[in-house]
Amino acid sequence: MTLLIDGKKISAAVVEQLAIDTKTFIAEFGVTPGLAVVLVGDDPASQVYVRNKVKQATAAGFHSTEHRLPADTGQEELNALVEQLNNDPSVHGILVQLPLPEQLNEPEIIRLIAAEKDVDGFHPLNVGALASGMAELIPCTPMGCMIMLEKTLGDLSGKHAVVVGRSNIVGKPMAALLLQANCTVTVVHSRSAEIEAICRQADILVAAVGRPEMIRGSWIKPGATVIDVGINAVEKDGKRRLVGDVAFGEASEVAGAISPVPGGVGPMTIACLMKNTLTAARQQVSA
Ligand SMILES: Nc1nc2c(c(=O)[nH]1)N[C@@H](CN(C=O)c1ccc(C(=O)N[C@@H](CCC(=O)O)C(=O)O)cc1)CN2
Repeated sequence: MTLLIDGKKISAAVVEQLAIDTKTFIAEFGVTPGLAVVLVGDDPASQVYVRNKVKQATAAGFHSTEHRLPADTGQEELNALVEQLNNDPSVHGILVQLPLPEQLNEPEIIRLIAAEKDVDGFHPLNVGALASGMAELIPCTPMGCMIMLEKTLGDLSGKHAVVVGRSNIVGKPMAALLLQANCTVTVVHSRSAEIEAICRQADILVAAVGRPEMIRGSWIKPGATVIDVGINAVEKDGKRRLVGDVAFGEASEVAGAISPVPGGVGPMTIACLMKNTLTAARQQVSA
């Protein structure tokens, strides 16, 4: 029997616990954690994610604000908003929804967000802290994947984990977290040779390539745990639907446990954003 790793259920438990921790935090420090979410443009998927983030923040007991800017916003205008949020003591976490419209410089914005308010964990200081095992603010998607893996497998020591993809948002931080959990880690990417053969060696396979159903059932070692990070919109029989980077039907006949799309990593990403917001608030009140 293949176990379905239910991201909706696990994330609901994370947010429920967080709501309790937030109450305790507010009672102790008299401060309500504040999250500011910035959305530039009108990408429909980003609008959904931002709406869900604000909703979850409210459910966790945070004060949250949404800042919407038009698609033709210039760099100076966005920089000015980020500076204003950096200087606002009621805001403990800042998130700028990605991707940004192409006229905007993403690395510049990421660097401009105060590192202690960077609840995405993308600022170079937070990336460095993660690489050296000292991170407080960890990128949300990889953090969510780790929670799912630990819930499914317990101790990950000695497992061979293969990460497919090397993005700054998922692949690289995922590899760092797996290494910290004492896994043997291999990262494969578009220039790697023998990707299929390497995937077949994985006890843990994390797929984060952004290519619909690229990873087939035959790439998976029997009994392996598969985490599918991909969220790809495809058209099938004239209907739009979401699929992951893993061919779910085939993979679930081979894997020991697998996360679905939708309902897997996506909800965990948002729950972990809430965890980071409370962490950021805690750090800022005790600084
Ligand atoms: N600043 C950031 N931008 C982006 C991030 C990020 O972590 N920080 N990650 C992604 C988008 N993302 C969060 O922002 C995200 C994507 C998907 C989901 C989700 O819950 N997906 C659902 C399906 C939703 C649907 O029906 O469309 C699921 O998988 O079940 C949450 C968050 C890029 N940008």
